[in-house]
Amino acid sequence: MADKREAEGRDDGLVILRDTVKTYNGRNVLHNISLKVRQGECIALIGKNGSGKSTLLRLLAGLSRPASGTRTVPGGSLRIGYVPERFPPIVFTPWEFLSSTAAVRGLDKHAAEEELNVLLRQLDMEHAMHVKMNQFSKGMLQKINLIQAIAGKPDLLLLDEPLSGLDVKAQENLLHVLLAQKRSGTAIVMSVHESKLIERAADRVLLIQEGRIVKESREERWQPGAVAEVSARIPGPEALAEIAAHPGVADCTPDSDVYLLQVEEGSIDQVLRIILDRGGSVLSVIPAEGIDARMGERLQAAAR
Ligand SMILES: Nc1ncnc2c1ncn2[C@@H]1O[C@H](COP(=O)(O)OP(=O)(O)OP(=O)(O)O)[C@@H](O)[C@H]1O
Repeated sequence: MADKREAEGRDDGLVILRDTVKTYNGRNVLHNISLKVRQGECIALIGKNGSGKSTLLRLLAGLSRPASGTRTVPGGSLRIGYVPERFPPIVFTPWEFLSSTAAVRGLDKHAAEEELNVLLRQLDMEHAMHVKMNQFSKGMLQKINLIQAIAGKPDLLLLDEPLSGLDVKAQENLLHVLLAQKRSGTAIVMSVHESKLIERAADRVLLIQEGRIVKESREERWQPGAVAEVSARIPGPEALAEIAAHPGVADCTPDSDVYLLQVEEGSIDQVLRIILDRGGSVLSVIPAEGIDARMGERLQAAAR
């Protein structure tokens, strides 16, 4: 699809790096990197420590300037959410910090507060929203780091090791949040070490070695958050609303007296449980085919 748009000259991308070189203390740490990030795609950057992933994210964010080459934003402006690798334990509460960053970004106060409440709930941080962040653990700080970037539905999310410090449940919750962002058109570029996130979210994986993109994988069958089709009877509008709003449900279409749900692989158990708990019945589950999970593992092995 993206290639067809490109052939027709309609695909300018959100942000484009051309032959960019980044230098620190006279040493090239990125060499002639060219990369186009398109709307709604998710790119995973993998590679050893020190290979240049964070530097590349900072260049894409426009936080650092290349020594040579160009960074262009064809649309003129871009709303960017950036999650740095480390987030300082500041003395504000999450609510004070997040509502003021939303105000600085010019987000509508009421809509921003509603969205922040949802994100705090999704990442299980509601209980700590009025606690000063200098008392937070690494994982708690990371969740606030993520929420500040995601709030306001940016065009481009740049995530530096987003799963860092998160427990298993928080990782799963974050994955759902990211897939929902992606479905709404947000592009994501993330540096990752965990194959789970790559397999379930990434459309492209770039292997970085010593400041160069040395390998790129792209596989049509390797769909983001590959979906399974669930056919179910759902009793009543309340149950329907709850199921349709589940972050793992990509689509919910009526088909005579049943509903066809497109459900992310990782959410199937949860969604089926909700349907049954609400008195509904499941008629069939057709699994997604051909997630090439081994591709992520192969590239991870190459990165080591
Ligand atoms: N501010 C800086 N000053 C000098 N050198 C830097 C600076 N930032 C990064 N570097 C160097 O640039 C290279 C790439 O670093 P970068 O942080 O981008 O790697 P990375 O792939 O993100 O590593 P990690 O997986 O450990 O986060 C490294 O050699 C690093 O030492």
